[in-house]
Amino acid sequence: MNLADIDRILAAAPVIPVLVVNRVEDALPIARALVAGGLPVLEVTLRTPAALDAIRAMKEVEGAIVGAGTVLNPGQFDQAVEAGSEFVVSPGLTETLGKAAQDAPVPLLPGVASAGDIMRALDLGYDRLKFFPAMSSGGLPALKGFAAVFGGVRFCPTGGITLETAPEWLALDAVACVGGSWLVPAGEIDPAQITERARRAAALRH
Ligand SMILES: O=C(O)C(=O)C[C@H](O)[C@H](O)COP(=O)(O)O
Repeated sequence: MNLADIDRILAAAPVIPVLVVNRVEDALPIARALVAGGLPVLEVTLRTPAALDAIRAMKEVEGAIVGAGTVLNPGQFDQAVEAGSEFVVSPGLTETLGKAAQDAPVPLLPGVASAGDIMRALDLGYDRLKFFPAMSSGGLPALKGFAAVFGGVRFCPTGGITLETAPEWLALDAVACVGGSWLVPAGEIDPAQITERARRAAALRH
């Protein structure tokens, strides 16, 4: 794992859009609209059959840093890397996934929701972590508790965060950036609206 890589990615924007791409033809317009609005880091969840092709398509967009989300096991990790993902995000962390990703060419941002999860992540060599699902796992008070105990760890909280609540997370030193699906809601793709939402998110303090 290359820590410099994951830090560069987490520092590239205050918000990582978490994307569910249902039709591969939507991939380019979504990526262009987000990058145009100032959000270059894109997390494409492997929750749809179109996801891997969407990653391949989005990589064509200049300035985009495209990664895979909802990666659950080493097989999916390898598929994500083969599709050209520059980073991989998992909702939780297993020993098999953590070990498989240790020597991989791209960084893994594993999910944690408890102190025990964080300790297991640290044992496996990961200290850049997704706090997921952030709101229902205790929200800001929980993250403040983790930050007090795990000094060197940086988090990307995701799950239940909105444009309105993102600033209070981003104000914490332990928070590198936040993730959210609000940038591209389910339904019709409207590039102008996506760019406008991205602009507002990109303007948040980082
Ligand atoms: O699949 C994953 O790995 C996820 O990250 C799950 C959710 O898509 C995000 O947690 C976004 O959550 P919301 O912004 O609350 O919609």
